[in-house]
Amino acid sequence: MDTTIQTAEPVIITGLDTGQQDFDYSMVELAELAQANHMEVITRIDQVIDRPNPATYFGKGKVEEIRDVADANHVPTIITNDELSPSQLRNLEEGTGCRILDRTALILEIFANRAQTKEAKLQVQIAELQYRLPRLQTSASERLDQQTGGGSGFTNRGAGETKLEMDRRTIQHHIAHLRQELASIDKSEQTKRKLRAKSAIPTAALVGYTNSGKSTIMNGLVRKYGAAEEKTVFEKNMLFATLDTSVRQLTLPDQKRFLLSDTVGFVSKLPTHLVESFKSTLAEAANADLLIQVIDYSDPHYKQMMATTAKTLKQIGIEDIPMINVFNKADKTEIEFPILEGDDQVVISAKQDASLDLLVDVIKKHLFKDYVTATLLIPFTDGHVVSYLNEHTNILDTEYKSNGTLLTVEMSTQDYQRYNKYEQA
Ligand SMILES: Nc1nc2c(ncn2[C@@H]2O[C@H](COP(=O)(O)OP(=O)(O)OP(=O)(O)O)[C@@H](O)[C@H]2O)c(=O)[nH]1
Ligand SMILES: [Mg+2]
Repeated sequence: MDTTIQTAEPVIITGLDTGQQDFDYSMVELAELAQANHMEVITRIDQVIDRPNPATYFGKGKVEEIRDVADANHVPTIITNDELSPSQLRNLEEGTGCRILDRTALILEIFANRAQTKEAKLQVQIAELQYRLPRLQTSASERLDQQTGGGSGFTNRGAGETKLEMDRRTIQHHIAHLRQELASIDKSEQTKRKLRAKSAIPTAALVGYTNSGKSTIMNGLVRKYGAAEEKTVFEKNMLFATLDTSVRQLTLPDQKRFLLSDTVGFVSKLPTHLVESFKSTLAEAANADLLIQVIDYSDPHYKQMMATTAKTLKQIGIEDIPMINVFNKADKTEIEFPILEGDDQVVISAKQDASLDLLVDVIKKHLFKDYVTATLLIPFTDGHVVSYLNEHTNILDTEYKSNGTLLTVEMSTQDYQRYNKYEQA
C-alpha cells in the first residue's frame, strides 16, 4: 500500500458553455483529470456565452467572480476546460491573480508524471516544449518546467525581449534534439514492427477511452494464451495508466497465433501536440489487422467516450481498419453477459473467464476469416513439413497411408500457398 500522504492541491475548474454538445460531460471529465493529477476540485464555475472573449476567455464580470471565489477559498490554481491562447492565459492570470492551468497543460502534466519508458518520456517532453514555446511569459511554462523537468530551468516572467528570444531558440534546439533521440528509438521499433509484419502473424490492437479495461483484457488473454515469457502489463484504476505500447504473442489451443497490442488510452480534446508526438506509439494500432475497441459499459457517458475514440482514431489517421466493439465491465451493470451481438460486438467482463473465451471467438472470426482448410498428403520423406504443420497450423485430422501422412489442415493462405502442392483432390 502507498503510505505517502499527498496533500491534494485545491483547484477551481472552469468552463465556457458556448452551446457545444456534451459540455457537461467534458466538465465531469475535467474534474476527473484534475483528480488524476492529485488535485482537489473545490468548486466549478461555468459561464454561458456565445463565444470566448478573445482577450480573457471569460467575460469581465466572470473573471472577477473567479478571482473572488479563489481568494475566499485560498485556491492558487484555476483550470480551464479549453486550451487558451497565450494572451488569454496571460490576461486571465493577471485578472484572477491565480495560476491558470488549461486543459492541455493539465493533460501534459498527467502524462509527464506517468511516463515510464524513455520513448514515452521523450514524447511527452516534445509535446510540452511545443506547448510552452508560444507561452514563455506565463506561469504555465514555469510550472511545467518545475514539475516535469521538461525544460532547462528558464525563468521568464518579466524577462526582456532578448532573453525571451534566447529562450525560444534554446527550446527550439531542445525540441530538435529530443526529436532526433526519439527518431533513433523509433527506428528500432520500426524494425521490430517490420519483422512482425514479415512473420505474417495477424495483429489485433486494443484501443479506446482511458480506464476502459484494455490492459486488463490484455493481461487476461496473456495469462490464458501467452507463452511463459510473455509478461503481463500494468493495469490500474486511474486515467492514463498505460502510456506505451506493448505487444504480446498469443497462441490459441488450435495453434492459431496472433499478436495483441495494448496502448495509450484516449480522452476528449487530447492535445494535438500530444497526439502528434504519440503517433509512433500509436503506429502499432495503425498497422493492425483488427481494432478491438474497449468500452466501459458501466459508465453513463460510454457513448460520448465511443465518439471520442472515433474522433481520436481519425485524428491519428486510422480509418479503414475493421473494428469490433467490446462493451466491458458488464459485471458493474444489470446487463446480462457474456453476450455476442451480431458478429462484431460483445458484452463482457474482463475479469470473467467465459467472457474472455467469447471475445477470443469473435477475434478469431475476424482475424482468421481467410484461413483455408485443405487435405494434404505429405510423403514420409518430407517429415519436416509435418512438423511445421503440427506447430503452426490447426490439424483437424491425421491418417497414416502407405505413401505418406494424410492431414486435414486449417491454415493461413500463406501456408496454403506454400503447401498446396501436397493437396489431395
Ligand atoms: N469491475 C470491473 N472492473 C474492470 C473490468 N475491466 C477492467 N476493470 C478495472 O478498471 C480499471 C482500469 O483498467 P485498465 O485495464 O488499467 O484500463 P485501461 O483501458 O488499460 O486504461 P489506460 O491504460 O489508462 O488507458 C482497473 O482497476 C481494472 O481492474 C471489468 O470488466 N469489470
Ligand atoms: Mg492500460
